[in-house]
Amino acid sequence: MSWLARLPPSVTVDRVGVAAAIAGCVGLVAEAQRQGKAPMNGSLPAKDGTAAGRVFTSKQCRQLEQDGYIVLDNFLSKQQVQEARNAIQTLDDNYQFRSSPYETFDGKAASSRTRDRVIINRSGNLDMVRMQISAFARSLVDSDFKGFPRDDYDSTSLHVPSQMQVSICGGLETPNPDEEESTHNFYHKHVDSAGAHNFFELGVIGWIRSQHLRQRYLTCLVYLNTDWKEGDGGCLRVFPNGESEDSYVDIAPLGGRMVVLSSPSLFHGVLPTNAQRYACAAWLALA
Ligand SMILES: O=C(O)CCC(=O)C(=O)O
Ligand SMILES: [Fe+2]
Repeated sequence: MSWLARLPPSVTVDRVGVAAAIAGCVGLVAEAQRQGKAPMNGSLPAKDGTAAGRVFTSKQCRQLEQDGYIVLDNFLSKQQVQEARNAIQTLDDNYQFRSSPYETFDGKAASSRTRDRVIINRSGNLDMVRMQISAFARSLVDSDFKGFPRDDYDSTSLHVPSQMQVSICGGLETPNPDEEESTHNFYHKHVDSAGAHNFFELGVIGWIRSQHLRQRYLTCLVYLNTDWKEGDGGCLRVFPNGESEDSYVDIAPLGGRMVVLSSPSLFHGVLPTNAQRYACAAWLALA
């Protein structure tokens, strides 16, 4: 008699079901990876002694652990900011952020969408920003950062996905009020893994597709706004006391500055922006 036949019928059925479910999930994860939706391997570069690769100090570690965020100025040099900004401008000129212009009744070119965010893979000078963030991740792994209270941080599984988000926010004369809020000139208060934890709402496929959101551990926001002035608005507002709005800190999106924050727990948003606001975002994932 085979081992299968010796099992009680109900157990056999369960095992077959579980095996089928696992096979299905493996297939869906492979599909998600193929589409670039799941984070890639996270090989981190060796310590290289550059500004971004320098060791994350113990003081900075304690600050990030306690506050849930940290501001690192001069993360990028002036030249790197300019190069990355030019690269974003080129993406914009090629309509990566909006559909092609159409003629309005007065003959002017208009676009059907306001500028927004776009996820990119490898892209010249923008990949340089991602590499700098990878170097920062290396420095974090080499430091004595212990993670946030009540989480299960494990430095050996921290990695940098191959993708990065770039955004141009605001600066248009007439933002389209019919568009989703993210295409306006601000972002509502949120956490970066929002909406990815409700299995019953997402369903099996939605759950698998949103795996990369659940893996987000640290959000790295790098700003490329040279000559940013107070009246330009667009500050990142962080809420260190959970969802409570009693206290907040506004952080100007100054060129070369990087803000690192806890993706699953630190609420943040972007205040209305009056000038074009350039930013890159990459998520360090735990997987
Ligand atoms: O651009 C920023 O400062 C923040 C963007 C953000 O919060 C997000 O994309 O999730
Ligand atoms: Fe965010």
